[in-house]
Amino acid sequence: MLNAIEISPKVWWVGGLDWSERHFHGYTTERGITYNAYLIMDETITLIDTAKSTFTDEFVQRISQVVDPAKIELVVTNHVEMDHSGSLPAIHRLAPNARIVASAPAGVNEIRAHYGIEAEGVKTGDSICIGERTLHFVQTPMVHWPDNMVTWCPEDGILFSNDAFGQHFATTKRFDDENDLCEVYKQAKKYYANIVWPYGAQVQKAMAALAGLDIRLIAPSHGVIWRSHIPEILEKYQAWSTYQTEEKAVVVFDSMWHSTEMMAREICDAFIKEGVTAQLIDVKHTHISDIMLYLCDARYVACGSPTLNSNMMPPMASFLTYLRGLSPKNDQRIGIAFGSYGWAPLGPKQVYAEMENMKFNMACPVIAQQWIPSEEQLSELQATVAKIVEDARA
Ligand SMILES: Cc1cc2nc3c(=O)[nH]c(=O)nc-3n(C[C@H](O)[C@H](O)[C@H](O)COP(=O)(O)O)c2cc1C
Repeated sequence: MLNAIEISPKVWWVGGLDWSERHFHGYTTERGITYNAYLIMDETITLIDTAKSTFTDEFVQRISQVVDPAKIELVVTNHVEMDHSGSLPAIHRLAPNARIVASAPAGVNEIRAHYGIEAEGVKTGDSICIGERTLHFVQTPMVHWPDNMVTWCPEDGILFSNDAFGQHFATTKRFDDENDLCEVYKQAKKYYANIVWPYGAQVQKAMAALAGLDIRLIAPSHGVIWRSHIPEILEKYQAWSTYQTEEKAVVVFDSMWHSTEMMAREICDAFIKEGVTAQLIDVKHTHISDIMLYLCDARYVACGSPTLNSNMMPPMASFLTYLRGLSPKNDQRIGIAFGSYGWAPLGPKQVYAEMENMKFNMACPVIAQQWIPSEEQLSELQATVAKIVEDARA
């Protein structure tokens, strides 16, 4: 087992390493997950967050390497979702007199609803002196639950950011600069796109509340701790939370007999020809949470489905349902809906309606192709995409 790690003098990483988890509420976690918690060995021994309940034993063992868990006097619950609070009842049993604080009122209510435990509420501006250090609380509601908050420790310059700046990444190396940085950024982006994306305005508020702090470590509740690339990850959150797009196109399709696939390939090639970075994605072979990674900063999104029994294909419907939940309601992204049909173009029309409903800026009417597209029809598709790009750049 990986031992507890001192990430800053008297501040220890404890928590759980989940090497094998591959699906986390509908999101593929190909690199596993960490449930980070932090133990501060000050006059008041303090625990920041806990771990998923299935990791209670390993989490308590890690704490025990540093201190007897019965000596914990304060538990800060930044977020009650069970991957962070599942071991709270165990800590409450081991240290029954420890104060438990959570965001007021949502965090307090959620702890009561989940565990029947009474916590103390804290709000933005509240602080608790734990000896040499004073912990300051900043509520960050809806980044991504109503109870979210972060805890700031100015003496160490540590921001205990909970889900913000996290990544699903199980690794024994606890710091950003000890890992393959491309992988860390990829997992941070996948996390943002699948969990935080709808809450840009709330992220902006949280970033404003944290502006000006001399942050030396960002210690999230998932993944690695940021120490060498703090400005970079803040910059990325700034871009993601303001929905900045890049000159990129994502072409997502499903197809039974390859007609819609031919159209998808033509659309993709047309973007490439226009100098737009393009990604072709067969929705039945790519997990929806991976598609989000490509999609969240793409300016152009083209979705195509043939008609199957008067409907779009179920994998496309699943992807669009997922996207609808995550999709911010803005019209910065340009949409194209397309697909083939035999006798009634309902599949492509449904795709168009879904995208319009999500407030995509639809660049053209639905492109519905009866049966197999001819060379001439494919050339027309090329010309349509070229015009869309030209208009977008104008
Ligand atoms: C099982 C099945 C059901 C279909 N149902 C419909 C339908 O309800 N309406 C329609 O217009 N075409 C229907 N089609 C025809 C397809 O939409 C048509 O063959 C189309 O060109 C397929 O596009 P693809 O090559 O991208 O799969 C159906 C085809 C299959 C195989």
